[in-house]
Amino acid sequence: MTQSFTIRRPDDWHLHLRDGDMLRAVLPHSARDFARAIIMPNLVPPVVTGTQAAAYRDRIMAALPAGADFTPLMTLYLTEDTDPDDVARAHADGLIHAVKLYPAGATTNSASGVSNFDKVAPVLDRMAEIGLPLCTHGEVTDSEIDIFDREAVFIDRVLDPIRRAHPALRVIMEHITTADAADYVRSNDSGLAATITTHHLVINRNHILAGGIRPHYYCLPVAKRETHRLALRQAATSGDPRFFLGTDSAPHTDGAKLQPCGCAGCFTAPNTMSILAQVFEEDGALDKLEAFTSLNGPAFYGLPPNETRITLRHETPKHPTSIDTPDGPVTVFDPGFDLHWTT
Ligand SMILES: NC(=O)N[C@@H](CC(=O)O)C(=O)O
Ligand SMILES: [Zn+2]
Ligand SMILES: [Zn+2]
Repeated sequence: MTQSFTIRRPDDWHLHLRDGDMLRAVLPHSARDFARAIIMPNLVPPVVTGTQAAAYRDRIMAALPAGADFTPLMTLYLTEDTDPDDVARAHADGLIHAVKLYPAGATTNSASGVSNFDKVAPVLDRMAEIGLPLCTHGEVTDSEIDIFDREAVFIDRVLDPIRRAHPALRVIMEHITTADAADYVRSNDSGLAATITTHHLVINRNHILAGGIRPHYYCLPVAKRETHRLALRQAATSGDPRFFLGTDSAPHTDGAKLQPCGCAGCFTAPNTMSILAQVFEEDGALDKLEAFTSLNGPAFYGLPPNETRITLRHETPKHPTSIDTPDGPVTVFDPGFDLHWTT
């Protein structure tokens, strides 16, 4: 039995840090295990301009615990009014590493997202030209499309047309939840990748709905049936460089989750590495964990992998079940099994 192993320090290629008190409460949990993270821009109001992204980066740096070694990689929230020159400037300054597409209304704080994709064509052209990737929340929002089909329909109706119209644009499908998305990524040799979350490797839709409704397992895109979870496990543990970790750790207070209409999001920053080590171990793929958490992401983003390392020890971790914030407690994702790897 392996008692410990060491890998390059991981990065999180999809993270919600929020702002203010919540930022200060959750940031230490990411900074402990992760060296860098792609910071999602869906604040209220969203991070739309380079100036706003620089100010948000400063607030994140100011909230870091003393001695932490963590670099936020900023993104801009794509709107129909986004200025291609502003995007290009923020990229040239080394400030932003991606632009995020939210179809209008698809998820938490996405009201300013895109409805008319023709309007963003000039921005996408410029991004393709300068090599700046597009991150997508890949769900259509049409009310007549079943929520469990929204990712697959997005690929056909939105993503594939965008990629045909902008063949040089590099795209990351965020938080994929279906075999359809994994297959679509694998059907392309270059320019397309996907992030996979911790929770989508662990839960299927039964965990949310069978035997009582479990709001802490509700996130978007919503977890699908078991065959899809298994397809995600296969993709994540395969070592295929097109798949890498984006936790989508998305904290909401219990007060906001436990409502007649509760918020979407799972808070996985504290225990992600413990959970992933166990998932990869279970699938006989511990030797592929480093590729998923620490190598494939930087390679796609054109960044060097981290030089520092973390060691995982075979020992019961001491993760909190919830963290306190001035706005109320935030429940940590419960994988439903006892963890035995600790960082
Ligand atoms: N994943 C979620 O369920 N929620 C995210 C938004 C998102 O990533 O879609 C959030 O900001 O809360
Ligand atoms: Zn999303
Ligand atoms: Zn997210």
